[in-house]
Amino acid sequence: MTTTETTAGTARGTAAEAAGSAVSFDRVTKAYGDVVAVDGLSLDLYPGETVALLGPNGAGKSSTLDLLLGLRRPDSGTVSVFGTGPREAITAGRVGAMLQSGGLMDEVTVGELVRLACDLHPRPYRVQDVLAAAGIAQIADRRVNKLSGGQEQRVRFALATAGANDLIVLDEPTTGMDVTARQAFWATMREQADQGRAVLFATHYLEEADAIADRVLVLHRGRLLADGTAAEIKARAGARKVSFDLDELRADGAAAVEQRLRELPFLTALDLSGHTVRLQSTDADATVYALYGLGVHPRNLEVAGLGLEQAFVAITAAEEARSA
Ligand SMILES: Nc1ncnc2c1ncn2[C@@H]1O[C@H](COP(=O)(O)OP(=O)(O)OP(=O)(O)O)[C@@H](O)[C@H]1O
Repeated sequence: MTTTETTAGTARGTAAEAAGSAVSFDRVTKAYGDVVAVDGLSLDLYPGETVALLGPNGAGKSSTLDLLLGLRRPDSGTVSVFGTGPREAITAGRVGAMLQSGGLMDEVTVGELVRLACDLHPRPYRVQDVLAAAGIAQIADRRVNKLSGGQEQRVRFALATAGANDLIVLDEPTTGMDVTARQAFWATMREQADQGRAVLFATHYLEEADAIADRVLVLHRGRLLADGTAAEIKARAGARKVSFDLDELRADGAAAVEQRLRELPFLTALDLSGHTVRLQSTDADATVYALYGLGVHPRNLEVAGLGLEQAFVAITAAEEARSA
């Protein structure tokens, strides 16, 4: 069975929730032939939230964003954006999007393209402000087909923020950006959220989700596997990592010691590198107790919680095992 954990007491439980949802999916399903890309998905996003959408390849992230933007229609269920259909919300200029796919018009300059986006937006910002916010003012005269990958991403970002949107949807927005561009990008997004906008981004960079998102959604096979803050998702994974050095792995009988390590209780992963042991356990106390019971002498023992990336792997692997 798939379980979805929701949280109480986070930002959306209070003022944001009272403001009404920015996005609401109600039992939305979308299949392509036999492939069910989105499977009965229900979720609400609220103004002022920055939400990361995570999931392994093929989990349904892009399909979810397509449904949200009205680029595809659900087979069943409803998608509403600010209480209307996605297309109405987009026509009203309430939604900005930065998608992976879709080429940019390349015979024009960066400045001309951004001006066009501003001209088309019902509530546009000034072109020079949009260029500055996206960090592309200095390349405004450059032709779009002469840009590097990271610069192209910045232009896409400018197009998504050409006007006063209430919801910004980003599909893997920082792919190809260097560290400085990423930091500037997220600082701008943070400002947008602080001004009450909802920001939803799909990403494979879990450290970004951890650092940036107020809320993390984990999709798996088109279903919501987890929904909470990064801290809650990590706690949900329930595992700890344990590391230590073991001189016995350098001595005679190392193979036997290694075998006994593999048999430790509650172990979910074991990695040996020289005499350094790194393991993951769903009950670190019990595993460490059993470790000492082996009569070995671990040094430099450390027990720590999982990072979001490891938690994500643990949660999705557990679901794979359950549904296998
Ligand atoms: N146009 C399409 N026709 C047929 N199958 C599709 C189509 N688009 C997506 N799919 C399938 O639907 C499932 C979900 O795909 P989707 O692109 O939404 O996942 P994703 O989470 O965005 O993946 P990734 O991380 O690889 O971008 C996958 O199995 C994919 O192969």
